[in-house]
Amino acid sequence: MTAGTYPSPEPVEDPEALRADEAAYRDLADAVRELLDLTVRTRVDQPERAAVATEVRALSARLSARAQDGPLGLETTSDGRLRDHGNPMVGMRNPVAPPLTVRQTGEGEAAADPFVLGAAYEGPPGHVHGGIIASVLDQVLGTVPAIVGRPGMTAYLNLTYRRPTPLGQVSGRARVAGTDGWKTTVTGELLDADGQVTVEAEGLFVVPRWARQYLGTPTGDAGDFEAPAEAGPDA
Ligand SMILES: CCCCC/C=C\C/C=C\C/C=C\C/C=C\CCCC(=O)SCCNC(=O)CCNC(=O)[C@H](O)C(C)(C)COP(=O)(O)OP(=O)(O)OC[C@H]1O[C@@H](n2cnc3c(N)ncnc32)[C@H](O)[C@@H]1OP(=O)(O)O
Repeated sequence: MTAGTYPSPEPVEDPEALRADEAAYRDLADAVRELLDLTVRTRVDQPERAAVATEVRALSARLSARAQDGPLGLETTSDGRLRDHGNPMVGMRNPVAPPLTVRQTGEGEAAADPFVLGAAYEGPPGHVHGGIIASVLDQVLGTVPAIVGRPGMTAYLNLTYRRPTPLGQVSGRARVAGTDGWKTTVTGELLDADGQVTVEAEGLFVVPRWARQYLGTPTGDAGDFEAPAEAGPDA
């Protein structure tokens, strides 16, 4: 989380070039995500694992030839979009991200398209780690205040784990439950591959004091907000 926004350190003015640049970042993260999964699941013998570790270190050295000192923050692209490529749930550039794609599904509503949580996210045997579920729901619920124009920090997130969530395909959904000035209460659920609700969530998201000057005066309840026409994963 960063206080404020920062311009992209590498502005790319040509939209085609920007798309290609982002696609290459996404491809790198996808490749490393596969590596993460296989690092957990591999059964190749010990000398082979040692050899792979040496090669992976060599690849890291190539990437470190030019790397940013700190985190990415919230960057502004040359075509005016905000992007959070380092985000561990939705970040295009982050191999730790499943990744989720969270979309606006209606007024004050969002959903995470079905996505797969594999071996790297295991908690109880064969099932998703509870802390990972919390992260997923924080992201899905947290998108809702953003799409109604009140992007906030999580003040609390209450979870009720109704049943274990099997590893594999999951999805999520969330909606505004109430608003009070700078505070938005959101409810949501995680669903398994059969569409069964496994976890219920309620969160409070508060626009921090430092951010309020950028967002205008809050109005009453959810009906008073004008939701943007579209909010994609990079919104
Ligand atoms: C323009 C940029 C805006 C930036 C917003 C930040 C992120 C949004 C960016 C993009 C959004 C897109 C997608 C979002 C997806 C996922 C979201 C993930 C979010 C996170 O992963 S985020 C990390 C974990 N999160 C924290 O690290 C929070 C630490 N914390 C604080 O930063 C402060 O604590 C804060 C900001 C919560 C409030 O602080 P503050 O100083 O701004 O305001 P204050 O304390 O006055 O509270 C104001 C009113 O909220 C009430 N209130 C506060 N806390 C409450 C609680 N727990 N229960 C019940 N009511 C509570 C008060 O009682 C008062 O109520 P009232 O106004 O009625 O008196």
